[in-house]
Amino acid sequence: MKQGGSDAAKQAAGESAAEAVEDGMIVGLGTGSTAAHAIRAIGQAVDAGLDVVGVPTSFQSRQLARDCGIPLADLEDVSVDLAIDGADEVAGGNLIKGGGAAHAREKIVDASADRFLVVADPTKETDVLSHPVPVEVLPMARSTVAASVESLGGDPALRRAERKDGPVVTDNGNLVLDCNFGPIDDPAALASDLAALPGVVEHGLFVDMADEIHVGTPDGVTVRPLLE
Ligand SMILES: O=C(CO)[C@H](O)[C@H](O)COP(=O)(O)O
Repeated sequence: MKQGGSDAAKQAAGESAAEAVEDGMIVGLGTGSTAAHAIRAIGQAVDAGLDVVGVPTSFQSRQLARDCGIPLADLEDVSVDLAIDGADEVAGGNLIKGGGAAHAREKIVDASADRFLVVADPTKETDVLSHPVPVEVLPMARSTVAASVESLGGDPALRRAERKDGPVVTDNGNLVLDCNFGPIDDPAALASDLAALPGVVEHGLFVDMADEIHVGTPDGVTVRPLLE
């Protein structure tokens, strides 16, 4: 995961996107340190009287939203007006997500939203996606998916936990293969190849899904459309 961005830049991006939240909205709450700033800003607005309901994309975003006093709902009971989420890499209208292993739920919530805003610091922007693509797999499919990723030209690595022995286990009870394909010339083609592999729950390529990006710096925020 690219982690070069400053927290001030992430905060500026998160707070900028949170300003798009309007009274009465159902809001998809992304995962990661940049989305967390948006959640905190929404929580402050709720304290000040804003009436919104959040749909979290992970255990982490659920806990933070609860701590911030944001009322929550499940996706089966509401439809999302606006989602705000971070990214590990952004090139044109395409993203790589899943640095927090939350990309399966993130994709479900973000894709369901009427509008999806990406929040990022400038280190996430690039011309061509080349970050390893996180692929969530059913545990029994780890080796078969790894072999298929190699046939697609990728180099899969099981994501290991930092504070425990063994692999990262997602909120859904699955494993993550970080698959390095080098520069990705055709993200849409790779996205469909990965999605077609038996045992793949979800991958972190988000192709043409986001409407707008808020790129923060300590000195200000650039907002621009991602979907034409
Ligand atoms: O996709 C994600 C989690 O699965 C995050 O949004 C992504 O990793 C960016 O995180 P951060 O804002 O901490 O850099």
